[in-house]
Amino acid sequence: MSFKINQEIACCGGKLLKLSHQSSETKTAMDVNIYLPKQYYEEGITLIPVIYYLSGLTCSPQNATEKAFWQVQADKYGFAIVFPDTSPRGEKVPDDPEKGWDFGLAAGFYVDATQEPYKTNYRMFSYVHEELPKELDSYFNKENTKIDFLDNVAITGHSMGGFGALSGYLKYYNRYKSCSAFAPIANPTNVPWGIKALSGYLGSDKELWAQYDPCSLVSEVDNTRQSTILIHCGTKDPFLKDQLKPEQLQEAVKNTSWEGKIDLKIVEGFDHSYFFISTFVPEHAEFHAKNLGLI
Ligand SMILES: N[C@@H](CCC(=O)N[C@@H](CSC=O)C(=O)NCC(=O)O)C(=O)O
Repeated sequence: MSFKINQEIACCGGKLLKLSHQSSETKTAMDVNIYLPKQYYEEGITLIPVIYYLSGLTCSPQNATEKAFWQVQADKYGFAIVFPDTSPRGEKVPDDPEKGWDFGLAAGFYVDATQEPYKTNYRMFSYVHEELPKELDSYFNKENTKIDFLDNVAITGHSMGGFGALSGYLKYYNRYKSCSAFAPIANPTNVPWGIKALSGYLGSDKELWAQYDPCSLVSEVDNTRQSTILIHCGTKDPFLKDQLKPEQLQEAVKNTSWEGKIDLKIVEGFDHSYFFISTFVPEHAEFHAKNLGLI
């Protein structure tokens, strides 16, 4: 399958491409944005690393593309950034029967559903971590390899996407060089958003839920590289106490190889919005640039 370029937009020193493609995982067309930094267009540049940014509930690829300001940082350090969608979409894709915004369309939770009627399309875990990187690699690196979509890669995300980044990173510890998160749902098996999504997509088997929960994964994945995970949360985030629970992750890492490796920064006065995210994107960009060997 190939990508269709819907829009190519000059942005900062590089280009923003708005793409779509047919996914064999979700069995739908999927939108994805990618920012190619100025270094992509320069001669003699070595392989460009990639950061995957997973967005939160209600988002499409456009929210972060327009409001997080990753592009400036991508040019500064020389990485590309990929903004996948948050769920399959389309008339035939089942949505939340309650019509909530925390499940179904734009709320795929980056898991592979096992339950009817979701299991055919809601395969966001395999889509984001398997299909999409491989498809991007074969599309962009046809003639010569300029962008490293598969090996020199990092992952980050916001809220539901922060959860997706943490669980994907821990399950693919040998793939992602680094992980960070903005206001992640850190303990989804223990909060209303997570319980609704995991029971809807995965059914009642809590062992299956735990296979995606960062608070369980940290005791299963050996942090052999002694990597640090960077997390920011705002004190005025209305979801901090009931939905995000970053303190549960701090608790879960005790006596594991991740103890002391969660760099959790609770920042005074910030909320859950893209004003918060864009404020701390430069710090996350520098963190990933170091881990990707760019500085
Ligand atoms: N229903 C509200 C609020 C939804 C919201 O806050 N969504 C966040 C992610 S929440 C966790 O995953 C978000 O990123 N919204 C998009 C944005 O551009 O701010 C609403 O629909 O606004």
